[in-house]
Amino acid sequence: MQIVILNDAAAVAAYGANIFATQLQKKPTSVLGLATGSTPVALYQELIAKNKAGEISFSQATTFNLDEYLGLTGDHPQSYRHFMNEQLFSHIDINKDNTFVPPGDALNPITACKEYEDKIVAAGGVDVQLLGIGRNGHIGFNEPSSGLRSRTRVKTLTKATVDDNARFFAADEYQPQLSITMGIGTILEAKKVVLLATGENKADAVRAMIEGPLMAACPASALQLHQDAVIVIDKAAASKLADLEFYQHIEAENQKLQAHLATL
Ligand SMILES: N[C@@H]1[C@@H](O)[C@H](O)[C@@H](COP(=O)(O)O)O[C@@H]1O
Repeated sequence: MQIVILNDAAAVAAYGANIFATQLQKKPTSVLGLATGSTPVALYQELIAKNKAGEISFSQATTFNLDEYLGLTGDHPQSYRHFMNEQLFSHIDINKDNTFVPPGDALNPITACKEYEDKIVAAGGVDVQLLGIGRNGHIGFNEPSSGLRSRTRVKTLTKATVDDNARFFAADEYQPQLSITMGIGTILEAKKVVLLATGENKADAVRAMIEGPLMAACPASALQLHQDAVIVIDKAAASKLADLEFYQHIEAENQKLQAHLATL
């Protein structure tokens, strides 16, 4: 894992956006894995600004989102499809036909999960996958106890996740308790993964992900198995790491190495 600890949420968003921008500049036909939640919003704003400034183009890119609520159509205001349209897709030069979100309104969700996996494979696999993390260590909607090699499937949400996400729903509004999510095995097949976490309320999950054992009780700990996982966090989210100074030291050395390599 590469662990990047930055001062605040704005720096985390800028760092994450640069990874995606560099990827698009290097490979305009990139397949990007995207995420919802409040954490990626600032990163999406950075990408929109870079797109409007002509620094990057999404015109040849394809995107796959991690997850969707089961039981919501794409035009429902709380659906992740709607979120992505509002927060990113409607503001950039992407062809919406090349943006994929698991179908929350699928008549047969089991078949739909298999089809989603097939589409990712047909697109050549995900080049860079963006992730947030739940307070209980979930990635996508892979809740604790998720199989570490799981594939895209229907998952029941924990009460903690339903409660955390209740803020997006009106008090009397129907809130789904089920989801379709890429599996942990699916996520681990992305060539690169970038996980963003900010704020003290993520500090326990961040510690379990980085320093805890590899275990289904903390789904994000599976990233310890990935060859190219970048964890970008602010100081508050890093505040419970036992070896915080060591990670800062490694990253400082890494920056020196990168600066040297750039001169070759
Ligand atoms: N399914 C999403 C996750 O992909 C996201 O990482 C998590 C954290 O969201 P936030 O960034 O708002 O804390 O929320 C939801 O449960």
